[in-house]
Formats: sequence, structure tokens, C-alpha cells
Amino acid sequence: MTIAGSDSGGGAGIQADLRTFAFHCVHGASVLTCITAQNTQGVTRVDAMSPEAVTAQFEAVMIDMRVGAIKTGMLLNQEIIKTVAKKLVAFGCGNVVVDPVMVSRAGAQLLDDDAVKTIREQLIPLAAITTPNRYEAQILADMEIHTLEDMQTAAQKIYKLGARSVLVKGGGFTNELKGIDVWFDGDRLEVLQTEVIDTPHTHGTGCTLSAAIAANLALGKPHFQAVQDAKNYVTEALKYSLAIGQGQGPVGHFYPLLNRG
Ligand SMILES: Nc1ncnc2c1ncn2[C@@H]1O[C@H](COP(=O)(O)OP(=O)(O)O)[C@@H](O)[C@H]1O
Ligand SMILES: Cc1ncc(COP(=O)(O)OP(=O)(O)O)c(N)n1
Repeated sequence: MTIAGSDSGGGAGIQADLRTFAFHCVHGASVLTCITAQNTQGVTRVDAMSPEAVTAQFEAVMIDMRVGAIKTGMLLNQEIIKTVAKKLVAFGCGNVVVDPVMVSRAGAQLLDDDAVKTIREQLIPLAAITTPNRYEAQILADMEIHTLEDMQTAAQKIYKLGARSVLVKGGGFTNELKGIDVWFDGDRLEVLQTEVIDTPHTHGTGCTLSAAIAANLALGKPHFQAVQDAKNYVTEALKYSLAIGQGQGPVGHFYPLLNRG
């Protein structure tokens, strides 16, 4: 199940998550938190769902289906974060992937300023895996990140907030760290690296990665394997990213499969 916002352009958010689930052959349920008017150039409007609507969607799915894993994406405000955290605890959800979405690559604010504290204190401690990008990791770890060692220190600091494992993502770098991620689970500190794909069309990488991790967990893969396989999936999707729209296009999920025949 994904708990996330809608992207009208279809590149990120709920749309990317459900597409990713489908390409992992797992059924996707969804809890919509907000509706963004968004395209490849940016976000022009955001409308929040009420906490009651979020609760009702969550309960409707959870009381009826066996949910193998949950990912959280854009939660927008404190009320929604608190509502989601309360329900995750009430239903004893274990395989929770927290993507602490704060801003889009294009610079749009996707989380209220006063909500970072709530993410840090109420949501991260419930995460089996949390997946901050460079910007989000800087905020959560309260430090600047410029080097691989900084990424490793940040992963260790965010782990101390209570997540069972942390993946600090390197898509936001413009140097040799681009595409390098760091994973820490309190014991193993791993560096993940795939080939760097030279494309401006990277919209939805973070959503796709966290959804793929959740799908892999639902399929029963161990945590690190789930992360490795998800990273490979994103790399493949980046290779086939779509130059649609006037701005930053989305990663492409279909073409690798078509090429495989
Ligand atoms: N150009 C790229 N080539 C290869 N991997 C990339 C590239 N851009 C992003 N990634 C990878 O995509 C995943 C999502 O990371 P990132 O783009 O930092 O997330 P977000 O969308 O949340 O900002 C990470 O595994 C990152 O390393
Ligand atoms: C509705 C919605 N949710 C999340 C995001 C952020 O998506 P992400 O995968 O981090 O990709 P970029 O936006 O950074 O390209 C979003 N934009 N919209």
C-alpha cells in the first residue's frame, strides 16, 4: 500500500508508486493524502485531504486485506503525518518504508515547514527503512552533506532517530557522488553504486525507489536485497526516462520490459 499524494503529471506520487507495484507484480492499494496540480515543470497547487479521509482510506484497506508492506510519500502537513503515524501503530504495521518527502527536484515545497519535527519524531521511528535524499538527510541529520563520509555520518545519525535502517540517496549530487547511495542498519554500512544515467528526466526517482523497496519487502526479500533490487530497477527506469513535457520528464517503467520481449 502507498500513502502518498497525487501527481497530475503522472511522474511521481501515487501514480509512480502504483506503476512500480504493478511492474513488480504486486497489487497496489492507496491512501491519498493530497492532490497536486503538477507537470514536468513544477507544482502549481496542492489540496490536502482531511485527516478523516486519510483515516477512512487506511482503515478500509487494512481491515479487509493482508498488506505486505507500506510506503509513505508526500504527507504534506502535521495533521496527516500524525494521523498516519497513529494508524501505523494501531495496526502494528512492520514493513514500513518512509520516504520523507520534503521538496521536489524542481524546487516545489511538498511539506509544511512546521511538519519536519513531526516526521522526525513520529514517523521515522516507525520505519523499517527510511529513504531521505541529500536535502532531506541534511535536515534530518542536522548537518551538511558534501562527501561520502558525510553521507555515512548522516545515515548513522538518522538511524539514531529510530528507523531500523536508513538509505541516504545521492541523486541530488552534481559530482562523482551522483547515483551513489549509503545504507546503514545499525551494523552494516554499505555503499550502493550503479551506473550513472546522463539524463535530465529524473522526475519520480525517489518515489519509484521507495515503492520498489516496499514491493520487494512485500515479496519477502530481506531488507538489503530489497534495497539493492530497487536501486537496479530505478537505474533501468532512468535509462528509459521519458522526454515528455517541457521540463523534467519522468523515469520510464515500460521500455525495459518491452525490450526484454
Ligand atoms: N542520474 C542518475 N543515475 C543513476 N542513479 C540516479 C540518478 N539520479 C538519481 N539516481 C538514483 O535514484 C534514486 C533516487 O534518488 P534521488 O534522486 O536522490 O531521490 P529523490 O527523487 O527523492 O530526490 C537513488 O538510488 C539515486 O542514487
Ligand atoms: C505528489 C508527489 N509526491 C512526491 C513527489 C516527489 O517525488 P520524487 O520521486 O522525490 O521526485 P522529484 O519530484 O524530486 O523529481 C512529487 N513531486 N509529487
